[in-house]
Amino acid sequence: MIPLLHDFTDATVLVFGGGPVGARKARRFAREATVIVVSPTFTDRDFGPSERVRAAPGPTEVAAWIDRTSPALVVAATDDRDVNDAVDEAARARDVLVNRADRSGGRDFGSVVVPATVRDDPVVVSVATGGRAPALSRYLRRELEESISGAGSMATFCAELRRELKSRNVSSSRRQEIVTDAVNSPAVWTALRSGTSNDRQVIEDVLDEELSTGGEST
Ligand SMILES: C[C@@]1(CC(=O)O)C2=NC(=C\c3[nH]c(c(CCC(=O)O)c3CC(=O)O)Cc3[nH]c(c(CC(=O)O)c3CCC(=O)O)/C=C3\N/C(=C\2)[C@@H](CCC(=O)O)[C@]3(C)CC(=O)O)/[C@H]1CCC(=O)O
Ligand SMILES: NC(=O)c1ccc[n+]([C@@H]2O[C@H](COP(=O)([O-])OP(=O)(O)OC[C@H]3O[C@@H](n4cnc5c(N)ncnc54)[C@H](O)[C@@H]3O)[C@@H](O)[C@H]2O)c1
Repeated sequence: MIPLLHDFTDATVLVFGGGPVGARKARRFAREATVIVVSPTFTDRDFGPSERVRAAPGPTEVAAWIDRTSPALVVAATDDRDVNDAVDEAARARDVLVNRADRSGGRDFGSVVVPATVRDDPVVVSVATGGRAPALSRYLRRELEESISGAGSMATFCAELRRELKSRNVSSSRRQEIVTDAVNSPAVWTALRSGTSNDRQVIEDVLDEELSTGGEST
């Protein structure tokens, strides 16, 4: 399987199953999408800003829910294998992406896995284990939370630095060198992480050093 990033803005995600797994998926997708959760019961969990619909569609009824809500993605997170099978089949017959919470292997085209994800916006890191060990995905996600701290600030900083270099007509190859040097600079990481200097000051420091040490400026 090959990871891709998918923009769910303005899309609908339809979740079948209101247990802890359905709730986790609902929270995940509600960051961007309109989420509808269909289930006869909702355990005392946080579903984020999702719409909850109390119903228990049988295998022959799930397709009508997909037709009615036109989702970009359907999540099968019920504890009923026949219902999950029917959701899977109906979604794929309509070219709608499907995520099955109850199956790791034997996936067909259009079947997607939800990886463990760490964010330090705009940076995002995801982990999957080929379905072998979701608990390991979760463990690694927690480890990564610490190690990527500051990456979001670094990404924003690099975008500003690149804009500044472009406005000074610095050549693209030199821009690449300077941005790469900044990403690899412990001093820049420390400055961004500590928050003691603002981005503008750090950019000035980088430019002083890079453009005064023999770098071509055009
Ligand atoms: C990462 C995460 C994202 C999320 O779901 O949001 C996720 N599972 C998480 C947790 C978790 N899941 C399970 C445990 C118990 C410990 C264990 O068994 O390991 C724990 C740990 C816990 O809950 O602490 C059990 C489990 N999971 C699946 C099955 C079915 C099977 O394997 O056949 C079973 C057995 C059910 C049973 O025994 O009946 C299936 C899938 N779970 C996946 C993702 C996909 C593969 C990802 C990968 O390749 O690693 C896949 C294939 C489908 C999918 O759901 O997309 C999320 C961590 C979120 C976080 O904290 O960051
Ligand atoms: N992906 C994962 O991380 C992961 C982790 C644990 C378990 N699982 C699998 O995912 C499934 C769901 O996990 P859970 O812990 O949330 O289970 P759960 O049993 O707590 O919840 C299942 C939910 O599905 C609902 N449901 C039953 N029939 C339905 C129907 N016809 N239509 C809509 N909803 C219906 C139930 O009312 C309940 O709210 C499990 O059966 C297991 O196979 C996946």
